[in-house]
Amino acid sequence: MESNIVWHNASVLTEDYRTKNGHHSGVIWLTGLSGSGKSSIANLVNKHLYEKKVNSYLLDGDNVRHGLNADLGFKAEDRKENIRRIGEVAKLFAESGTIVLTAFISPYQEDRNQVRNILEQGDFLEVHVDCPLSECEVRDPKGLYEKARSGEIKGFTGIDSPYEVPESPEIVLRTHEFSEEDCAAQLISLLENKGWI
Ligand SMILES: Nc1ncnc2c1ncn2[C@@H]1O[C@H](COP(=O)(O)OS(=O)(=O)O)[C@@H](OP(=O)(O)O)[C@H]1O
Ligand SMILES: Nc1ncnc2c1ncn2[C@@H]1O[C@H](COP(=O)(O)OP(=O)(O)O)[C@@H](O)[C@H]1O
Repeated sequence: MESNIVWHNASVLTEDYRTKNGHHSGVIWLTGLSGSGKSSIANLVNKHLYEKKVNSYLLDGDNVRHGLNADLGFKAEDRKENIRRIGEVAKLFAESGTIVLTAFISPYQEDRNQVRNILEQGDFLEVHVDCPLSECEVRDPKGLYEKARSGEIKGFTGIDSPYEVPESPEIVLRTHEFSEEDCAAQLISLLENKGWI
């Protein structure tokens, strides 16, 4: 696309924000089936970071699909655009020195890779929130699997729309084997081991 946009060199750099904040910044990308536990874990980790005075923020369906992406549905191309926009927003947060958590199904590996590729190497952590479909269906926190099984909702992830299991995530959280608190602690340990906090 032709463009007459001129980029300005920033006078405050990402490294300056990081130095001021005293911690690294980047994107913690949780991906998994509906009901796998993305929101629950992301909220616990975000609370922990907040209490440690780390600059963090959580992007999830509540603040994105009702606002920025209110025009998008659940067809493959809509999901792709959903993830692309969220990736761009997450990148801005990371550049501002924030650790941003995202909690979206993000079912396609290509779309997740695209977000990884717009970030600096090492600034994107793919977190597979892993839970068998059968267990997600038992949990059914929003009653959506029941509607998907009865045909009331079409194209539901895991039922009649695909979920591509992450090929090489930085971490896998097995939410049918460990508690929410244990899974959050596993993710926090990863942040510590990587020197993010
Ligand atoms: N067809 C279909 N498939 C999957 N999910 C559906 C669908 N329709 C509505 N919902 C509800 O929307 C939540 C998923 O939105 P996401 O933005 O995370 O989806 S995606 O990343 O664009 O695939 C998902 O919530 P989570 O439970 O937070 O994952 C559902 O509550
Ligand atoms: N280890 C676990 N991690 C996360 N959630 C869990 C775990 N075990 C049980 N749950 C329950 O599973 C449900 C997951 O819902 P939610 O966090 O909204 O998932 P998602 O955001 O992936 O749709 C919650 O009711 C939560 O209490």
